[in-house]
Amino acid sequence: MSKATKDQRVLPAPLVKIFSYVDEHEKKFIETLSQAVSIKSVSADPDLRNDVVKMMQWAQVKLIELGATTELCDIGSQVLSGKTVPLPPVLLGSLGNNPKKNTICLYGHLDVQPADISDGWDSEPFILTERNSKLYGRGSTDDKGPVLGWLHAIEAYQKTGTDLPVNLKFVFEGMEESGSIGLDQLLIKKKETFFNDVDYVCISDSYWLGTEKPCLTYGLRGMCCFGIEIEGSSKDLHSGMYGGTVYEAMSDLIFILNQLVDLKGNILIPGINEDIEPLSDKEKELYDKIQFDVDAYINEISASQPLQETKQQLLMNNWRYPSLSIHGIEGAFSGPGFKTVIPRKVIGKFSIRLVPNQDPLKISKLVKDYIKSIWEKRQSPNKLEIITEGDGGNPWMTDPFNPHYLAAHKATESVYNIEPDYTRGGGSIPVTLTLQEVTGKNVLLLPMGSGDDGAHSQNEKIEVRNYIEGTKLMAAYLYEVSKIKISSP
Ligand SMILES: C[C@H](N)C(=O)N[C@@H](Cc1c[nH]cn1)C(=O)O
Ligand SMILES: [Zn+2]
Ligand SMILES: [Zn+2]
Repeated sequence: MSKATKDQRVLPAPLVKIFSYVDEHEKKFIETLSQAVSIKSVSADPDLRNDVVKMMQWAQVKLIELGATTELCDIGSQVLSGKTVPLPPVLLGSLGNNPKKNTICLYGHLDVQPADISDGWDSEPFILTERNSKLYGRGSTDDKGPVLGWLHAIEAYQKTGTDLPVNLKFVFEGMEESGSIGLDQLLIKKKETFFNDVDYVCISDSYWLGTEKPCLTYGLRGMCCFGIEIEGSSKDLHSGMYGGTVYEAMSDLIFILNQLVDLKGNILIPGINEDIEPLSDKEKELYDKIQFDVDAYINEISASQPLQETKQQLLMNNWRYPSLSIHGIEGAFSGPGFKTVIPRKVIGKFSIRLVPNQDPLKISKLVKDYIKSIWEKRQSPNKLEIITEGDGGNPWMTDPFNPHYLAAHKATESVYNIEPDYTRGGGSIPVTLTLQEVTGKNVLLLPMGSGDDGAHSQNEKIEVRNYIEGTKLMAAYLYEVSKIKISSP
């Protein structure tokens, strides 16, 4: 039996049951998200590394409960703030191995960005809090909510007695927010084993462009993270007793940071724009068709004004051109009031988002050479060190006109009764290109969250609608992708 949706689109019978199950279990699914959010799996903080490990173990139990075979893979250690810290294990899982079914690899991350109520949250970031049908909490949309969406979609198949129409492979990591260190090596090692029978890869870790229209994402920027460390003395100094007698590390740092990017966002590093793909007329037209409300976008974040005048220019700046952002200064005083010290050592942190054709290693070299040339001019006797995080993440883009994206398109229509927009994202998911390479198959980015979810920001949230309808979307995607006939090689 099938059921027609509002505008007479026919919903396949298995999905009718599954969608009802998801609606009936909304409370339980929110409770599970609340458990996940309560684990402080901040990958950037070496003191919280055990919580990331706990998070990975928690997810392993969830996969086992669904009947998956799992492995927590050790990927070694990293040096963080001068300390050697073990990396959290990568969770690999398999569910089903029917040769007649398509095999889909699902990727998600369970680590989160740092968060503290003192940053300006309206409720505790690690306590999931519902206000106006919105679920506030760190990781709610990035990326614990979407990971749980997959698990709940599978549960809905199983509990409604519906045969899961695909085999699944899971790759869940705990270092995505810190450059996915160690992941590529593991995946490359598993190319001929774990990944050998994968037909498609799907990642839910991007967002709608706006707040009402679902999207399919077909491009991401890459990323390189840098730290400029300047050391001036062995301890912080009283600025009255020592001011005027020493070369100050912070002034050196500001001198450098101020020469990275201009007011209009142009990156001042020579050669940085060399490899960017030229804009074709065909690509230019794409931006005209995208639904994107610039005023709503700017108002939502209370920004004074957009950096570019038109919707098209703004989208291009976010998707197809690199950008440089300065994130913070470690070692600098940032509390209320005045602490009148000269900091002994400061690390200025910035990143560059990369676009197709740009190579993180080449960009890294250009950045280091440029900083050294500025440092040369400064003639400061202080100590300079340039730090990089991992090897950086590659940009990624695919042609979305293929059966895999069409399956997701149909799934979106089944849930939202609307055709999705095809968008790119300004963010980075370093593993995307690696998964494409180790499987040799098409990768789809299927967003669950909305454009105003505030990933990485204060008051990160996912709307109950996106969490629940997004879970249905995942179930519908598994249904649609199972229908693709893949000819064996
Ligand atoms: C798009 C994805 N949800 C995400 O937030 N990715 C991060 C990846 C990152 C953070 N530090 C280093 N890599 C991002 O785009 O910032
Ligand atoms: Zn993130
Ligand atoms: Zn993410």
